[in-house]
Amino acid sequence: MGSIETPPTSEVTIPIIDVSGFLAGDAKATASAALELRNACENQGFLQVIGHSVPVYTQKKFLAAITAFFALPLEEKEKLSQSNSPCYRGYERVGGQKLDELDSDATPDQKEGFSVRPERPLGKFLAGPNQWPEEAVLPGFREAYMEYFWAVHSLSKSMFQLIALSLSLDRTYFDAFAADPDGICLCRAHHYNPTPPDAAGRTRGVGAHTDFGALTLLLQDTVGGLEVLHKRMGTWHAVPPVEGAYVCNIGDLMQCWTNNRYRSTMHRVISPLSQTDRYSCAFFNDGALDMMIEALPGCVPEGEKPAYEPLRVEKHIVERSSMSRSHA
Ligand SMILES: O=C(O)CCC(=O)C(=O)O
Ligand SMILES: [Fe+2]
Repeated sequence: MGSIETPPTSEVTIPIIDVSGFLAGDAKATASAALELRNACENQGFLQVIGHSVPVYTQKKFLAAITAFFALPLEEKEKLSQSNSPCYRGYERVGGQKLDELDSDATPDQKEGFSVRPERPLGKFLAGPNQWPEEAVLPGFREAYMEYFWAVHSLSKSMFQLIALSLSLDRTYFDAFAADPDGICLCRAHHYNPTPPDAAGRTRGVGAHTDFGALTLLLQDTVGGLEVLHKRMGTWHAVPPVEGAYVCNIGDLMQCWTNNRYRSTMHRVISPLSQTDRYSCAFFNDGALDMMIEALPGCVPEGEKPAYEPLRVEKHIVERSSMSRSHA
């Protein structure tokens, strides 16, 4: 063999899956969406979801709110710095995170972020209050953010049901994991500045990483820059923006749960992207802290042992959070 083969396009094309029929309860549409999802998760580990339940006006209001937030003076944003928060919530300045797992010399991530989690009493890991700008500073910001948060949270629960069906499990198999009120959910908005020419090709919007949780739903604007790694080829491939769609990807926890059947794929955001600012928002539903993750029924071939020891969600998240200083 020796020579590098050209990958079949299906391996690098990110499928776009319409989930409207599934959400409406149509049996035939559900079966075909589950099959498409299974193919995507077994191959690219990435797909784009359209026909979903998050209203366009909720997305637009949210994007307008985060654009206004990131346009605030740095001193105003720093008042909400994540370093003030015992539970990893609030503002993270440009360079505050470095997710690159491939290149230890990579520049820190050239994005700023704002992280919100469910409001819970302090106590359990990552539980506690969010940090918000004063209403007089940014009227309606908190309301637009939380409206968006719960809309995507609801979509994530539906996507877990579709994942269950795609694995021939009962539809509700992941419900207790995905809907736990103390579950680990994070909604992190990002702003990427346009990159000056001298930094071209040297900086990363977000360094190469896998998401360490279970499921990510990412809303990106139309600027572009998100790329996934084709593991065997070692080549990077764009995830072309589809306005209003959710880029949906499997994280390490789900890869472990499915005994490597569903893939947690390396991805990054390159910069420069264009002369324009870019905005995106990642929603991570990483489930219930107490849950034990063990190879799912049907994911371990006859006569083989599971690839991973049983894993408690909290232990995994604690270990991975301390490695990247934040969530990816
Ligand atoms: O902003 C993006 O497009 C991707 C962000 C990302 O990969 C992450 O937050 O884990
Ligand atoms: Fe990511």
